[in-house]
Amino acid sequence: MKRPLIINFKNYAEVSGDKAIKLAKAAQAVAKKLKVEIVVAPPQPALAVIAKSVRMPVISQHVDDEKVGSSTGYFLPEIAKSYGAVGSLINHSEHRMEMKNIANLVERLRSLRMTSIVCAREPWEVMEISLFQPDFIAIEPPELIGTGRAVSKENPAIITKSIEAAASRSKVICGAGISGKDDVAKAMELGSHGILVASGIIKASSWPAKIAELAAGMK
Ligand SMILES: O=C[C@H](O)COP(=O)(O)O
Repeated sequence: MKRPLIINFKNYAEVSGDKAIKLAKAAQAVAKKLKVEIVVAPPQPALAVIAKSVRMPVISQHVDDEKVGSSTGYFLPEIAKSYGAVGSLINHSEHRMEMKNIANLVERLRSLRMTSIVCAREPWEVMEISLFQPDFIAIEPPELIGTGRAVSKENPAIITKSIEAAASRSKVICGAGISGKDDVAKAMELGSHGILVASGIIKASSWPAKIAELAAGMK
């Protein structure tokens, strides 16, 4: 993964059932047409079917730092990989973890050759997390998530400060409120290595059109 546009489906009703496959296929078509690296993070129960339905990177929205074997209900990197996931988000603002679990999971994903994308709320967290050297750190101010007010415009300094805090140990991407081409372009201009987006796409009236719009901003 180099400069990904990551679409997190979260658990929005709009992507329940087969609609998740429809969204993944729309993303795949845009990725192919515009030659942009689009990555999808479907709801956990749809991960396997989506990994089988598309030829694009599919990642998990979360993994747990629990053992392979008797760990009922947890979702593990090893099992996610066996279903076709090539990486995982960790510590999303809506699914926070302890630092020690983040450290273990980054190492575990590394040893499985899976991409780790760890979310952070503040530049100081970016600094702490970067010491574990995940592939990516996604800076997301929680107050902007799902608002349609883009981090790149509302708080550009949090992106530049996070890039500085990561000190090249990890690539920094950003998300929260991204919903237009300009929001993406501004983030990339500020030095972001990619975008993490959910509602701006999921809630759009046309998925293909909105994905194409945001993908165009990556160029
Ligand atoms: O994982 C995605 C982020 O939380 C951003 O969500 P949003 O695009 O709905 O603001």
